[in-house]
Amino acid sequence: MQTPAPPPAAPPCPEAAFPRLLVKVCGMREAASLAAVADQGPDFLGFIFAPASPRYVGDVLTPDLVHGLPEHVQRVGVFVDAPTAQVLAIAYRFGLNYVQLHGHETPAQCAEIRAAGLRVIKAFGVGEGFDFDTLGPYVPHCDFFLFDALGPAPGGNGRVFDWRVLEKYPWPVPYLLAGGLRPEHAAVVRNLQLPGLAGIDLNSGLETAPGVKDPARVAAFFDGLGRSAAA
Ligand SMILES: O=C(O)c1ccccc1N[C@@H]1O[C@H](COP(=O)(O)O)[C@@H](O)[C@H]1O
Repeated sequence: MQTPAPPPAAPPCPEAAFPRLLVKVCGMREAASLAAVADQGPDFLGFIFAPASPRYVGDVLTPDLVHGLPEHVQRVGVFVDAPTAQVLAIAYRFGLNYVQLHGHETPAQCAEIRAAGLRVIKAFGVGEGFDFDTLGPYVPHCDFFLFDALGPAPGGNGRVFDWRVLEKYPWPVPYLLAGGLRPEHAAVVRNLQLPGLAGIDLNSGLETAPGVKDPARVAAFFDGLGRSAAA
């Protein structure tokens, strides 16, 4: 099948827009861990609002913790097949800037959420032979895509996929690379040259237990990227 031309409403291509690789740390919950990770200077912090996840925020994350984050940190709520009304209610309550849709959400739902004033990251599980044409209808309605490995759970599987699939990425929407990234990957990731790559998403690879980030592993990743808090 021929790759369709990108629609004109798409955001600009990321290479020029982002001077350095963006870093999102996801699955945050406890106040102490949140503060320690925020100190490392991530660009995005992610909170899982999918009840089936072992990183579900539950009652542990309170809105004031999110509202109290440094202004420059983008706050991302992660949802899996949640109704738009629920997504928006949570997003407004917690002061989220971005919504990461990690299930089977449609382009229409992405558009609806964006029209309500939120930025949208649409996640896709990538396997061998991933068909980039399927992203076309999402292009006008997303600020970022996120590419994750396929696995038994919608996300947080700790699996790395073959990033070479992304060499053929054809769209102008920037994306975050996710899936099992660990401190050992930092040196490789910082030099990755892939079309459209804007940033990375770190999650289970920094944990001692689901939702509990190990400050040493977080610091090791940022060091490996040349972004240590002290630098
Ligand atoms: O982390 C979870 O439990 C989770 C649950 C439901 C949807 C998304 C989830 N996490 C996202 O999964 C990817 C990859 O995580 P990992 O590095 O493989 O652990 C990441 O984008 C998280 O935001």
